[in-house]
Amino acid sequence: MSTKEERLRDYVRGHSKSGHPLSVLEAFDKFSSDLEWTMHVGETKGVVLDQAIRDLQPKVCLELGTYCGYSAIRMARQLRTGGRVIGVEHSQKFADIARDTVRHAGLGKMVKMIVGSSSQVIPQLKSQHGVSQVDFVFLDHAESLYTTDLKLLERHELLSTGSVILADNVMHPGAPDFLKYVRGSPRYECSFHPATVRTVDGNTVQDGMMKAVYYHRRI
Ligand SMILES: C[S@@+](CC[C@H](N)C(=O)[O-])C[C@H]1O[C@@H](n2cnc3c(N)ncnc32)[C@H](O)[C@@H]1O
Repeated sequence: MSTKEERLRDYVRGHSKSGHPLSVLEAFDKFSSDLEWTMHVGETKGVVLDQAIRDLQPKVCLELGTYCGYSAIRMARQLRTGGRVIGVEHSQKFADIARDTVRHAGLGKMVKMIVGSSSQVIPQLKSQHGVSQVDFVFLDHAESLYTTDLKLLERHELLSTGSVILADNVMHPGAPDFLKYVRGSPRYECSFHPATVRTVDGNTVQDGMMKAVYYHRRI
């Protein structure tokens, strides 16, 4: 018996054009809307992610929570030459599927997957993965870890002035501690992007993404 994510991978392979990221994203969205709900960021909030990437043109994007590769593909397809996405995913099975879908989209050279738990991987980014700074961080793993992991990124001096943090699901399921932290810190300039989303039960709920721009010298 296959898992939902294996079925998603097979569907995406069979219903998209190899080397064509947009068709891969569309196949993900169609699987989730027509067949089985999946937890990727989706088109509505994906547009907010696209805009943030287009505005910043980051060299290094860090994604915490890559699942099956949808948002990694969304980011990588817009990067300029030399740009890359580092995806951190604690499930080996999801990380393998993400590698597969990213390769299928033709973006394998731009996305590096690290399998591990965010709070363990972040302190190793410099020493073990050659990442000295991150320009863009997509927080999409566990809302309860958003603040801890952001503080880890600060402590390990991985952020610099102008680095952008985009956090998903800040209203649903919700990340109140994270919102309080970034809104209350002089180091961050925040903007909220509301969005309605479809839940696993088929309900429509109000959610949103928080964009926080980091300023190193303000404290
Ligand atoms: C909402 S999904 C990510 C969706 C993905 N960003 C997308 O839009 O295609 C959350 C993912 O985070 C992973 N995850 C949860 N906690 C994590 C942690 N502490 N470290 C790394 N990955 C984690 C889960 O296994 C899951 O695949």
